[in-house]
Amino acid sequence: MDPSLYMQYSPPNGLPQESKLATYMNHSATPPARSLNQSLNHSMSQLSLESSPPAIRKVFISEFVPMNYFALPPPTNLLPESPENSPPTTMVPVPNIQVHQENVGGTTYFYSTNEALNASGAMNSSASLVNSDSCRGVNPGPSASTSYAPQMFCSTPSHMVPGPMMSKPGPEQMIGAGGGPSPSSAYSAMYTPTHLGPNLMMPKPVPGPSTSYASQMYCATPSLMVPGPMIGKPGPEQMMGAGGGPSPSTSYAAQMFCAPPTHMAPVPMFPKSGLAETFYTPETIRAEIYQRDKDIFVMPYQYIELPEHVEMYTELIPLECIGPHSLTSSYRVAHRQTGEYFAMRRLHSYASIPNARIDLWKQLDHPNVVRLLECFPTAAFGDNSLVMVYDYHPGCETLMSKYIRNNNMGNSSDANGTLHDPFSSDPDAPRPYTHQKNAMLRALACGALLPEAVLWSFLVQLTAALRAIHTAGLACRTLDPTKVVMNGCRVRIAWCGTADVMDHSHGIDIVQAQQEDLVALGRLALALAIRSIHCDNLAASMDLVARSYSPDLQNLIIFLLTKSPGRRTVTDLMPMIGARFYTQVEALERRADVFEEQMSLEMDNGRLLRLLIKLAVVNERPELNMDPEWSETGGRYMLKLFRDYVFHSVTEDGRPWFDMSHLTYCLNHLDSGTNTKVMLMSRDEQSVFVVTYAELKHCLNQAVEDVLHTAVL
Ligand SMILES: Nc1ncnc2c1ncn2[C@@H]1O[C@H](COP(=O)(O)OP(=O)(O)OP(=O)(O)O)[C@@H](O)[C@H]1O
Repeated sequence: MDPSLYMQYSPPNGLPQESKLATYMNHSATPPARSLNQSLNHSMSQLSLESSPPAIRKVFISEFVPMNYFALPPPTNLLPESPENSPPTTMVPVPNIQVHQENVGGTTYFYSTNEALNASGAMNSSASLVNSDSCRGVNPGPSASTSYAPQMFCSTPSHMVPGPMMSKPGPEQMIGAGGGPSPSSAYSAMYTPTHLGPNLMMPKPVPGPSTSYASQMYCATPSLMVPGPMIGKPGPEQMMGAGGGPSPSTSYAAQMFCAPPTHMAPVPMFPKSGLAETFYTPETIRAEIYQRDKDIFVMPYQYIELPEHVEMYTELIPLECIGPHSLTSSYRVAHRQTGEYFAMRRLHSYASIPNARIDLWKQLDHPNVVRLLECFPTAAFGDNSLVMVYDYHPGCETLMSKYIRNNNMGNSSDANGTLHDPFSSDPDAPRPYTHQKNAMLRALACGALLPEAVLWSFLVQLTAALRAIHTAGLACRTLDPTKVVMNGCRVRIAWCGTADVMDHSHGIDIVQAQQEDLVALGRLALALAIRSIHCDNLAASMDLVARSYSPDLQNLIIFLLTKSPGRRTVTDLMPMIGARFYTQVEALERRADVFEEQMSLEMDNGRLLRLLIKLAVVNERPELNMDPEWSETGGRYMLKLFRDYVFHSVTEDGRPWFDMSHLTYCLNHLDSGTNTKVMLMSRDEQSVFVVTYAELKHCLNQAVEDVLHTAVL
């Protein structure tokens, strides 16, 4: 590396030969064989990392340009909203400092001619914080440490005095939420320069729901740490590569990534308020995602009564909460080669050969239909079962269990969710209508009914599914609340094709079956509206619907339930759905917007994670190529000091100083390789280096390249 890249400060009486700086200088004597860009590109391609996006805009947003920094002109293109653009009134003007500059053998040395400041500008330790006065360029008071150029002092990045708490999250939020600020976000822009006093030091995180939430996430449940089967164990490049997120096939990585889902139950998800909310994944999205993770990352458990493998599938976990019955059972299974999860439906003792309609089901791919992947007979269960394999959608619940069985309105189900026979001869059994009506009226009174918009959303999605099924020449034939699953806002018809497999008569009347699908949809809509499956007394049930829902919904339900001699199609429903269809489309688009926004935030987090991994790989590596001094020399030494500067800062009284603004500011600048300068001090406090982030980035990439060169990949 070209030593002239660094602007160094050296004590006037020369470098002590034993100092780290001298070691560094010796190691840095040879110029790099390649240009910075070449090396960078090369090392990045070696790493198979997703290139960090050019962060020009980010730099402009977040870059803090000190008032008096080696006479660099302030950038003219700061965005108007950048707080750096408008110096606050509290900012104290920095004294005009005389700088003497000298180039010796390609190294530029800077000396301050301002004796007063020279004598007093001091730090307590290599990574100590300057106090607010020093940040303002005011005499920071006497110190035993070496003096150094006040302009360096003034150039001490503004993070030394943190901005108001409002503008940045507490550490627990940062660590726990996973939703870090984007370098281009207001967060980095809000990074407040030197004008804020020490009294605005970051307050201690207030213990609360977010704290416990974060700590639970942080301390991964040990059981989750135990790597699963090594199916799909990611290589290093996968781990460090783009996205870096868990995937079903990377169970190993996923367990490391996965926060223990246990926190979801006991800790209520209080939304963060104010600005913090804008930096993090909204609680609803997080809850939804963790719910799915909880489902995915449940530790495989070998059920002794279940076979270890069913053809290419393993890790069978029963899906039914009530317990399998004699006809069918369902499992979550993992593919033995890819590690991907699937939902398996076993039809007990069915040796029938799948008919042609099953092939049609396999071709059906619709967002509201759970896709059938394959269907085969097997003896793995000790009988002649027929097995149907579907896409697995984590965190699914049936409409039955979500909205009907758990309606808390005195429905005719017991604690186990078993539905009572409404026509039971037991005199104590609930009477179908009177009981239902009373329950419904109670629900009306306490607002336990589903909002109409939710019902329309279900209807739009299910009619879309039926439309696709009927267009494919098929009929669903199992449309009821126990066969419609839901996760997030999405409903899907599950276990499609099972009726076709179980039906031995090959000559079913498809048109008739499709008409029955429409009736089944009407019954499902009515059941959801009154939150009960006991709706045989149509007049009474519709009377209840009329009390709470619009005439449009009533008309649609009546249309669906009324059998007509003519053939009706799903398209006939469109005029009744009308503009509500657009409402649904708009809601989905809004949701997609939120996810895209969150994804961009998480991409930035991934970017910073990759950077941290690189730093960690290099920093204090005990040896490389039998060289125990490797990490203590050359650019690696700079990186070590940089690591101290970023992560090990302490306050004047020696307490750790933890400021997420500082961390993200530095990492973003490092990732962008900006020309912003940073002052690093050796641990013995004898040497001070002023380097640009571009140089540090170059050092980092070169060091990682060195490691990768000899690494076993
Ligand atoms: N494709 C899928 N992905 C993930 N989970 C699913 C999928 N399909 C169904 N499930 C879940 O599997 C569980 C069991 O479904 P299943 O239909 O077997 O339940 P059931 O009420 O016992 O029905 P049955 O009495 O017909 O067996 C349900 O909680 C459902 O949410």
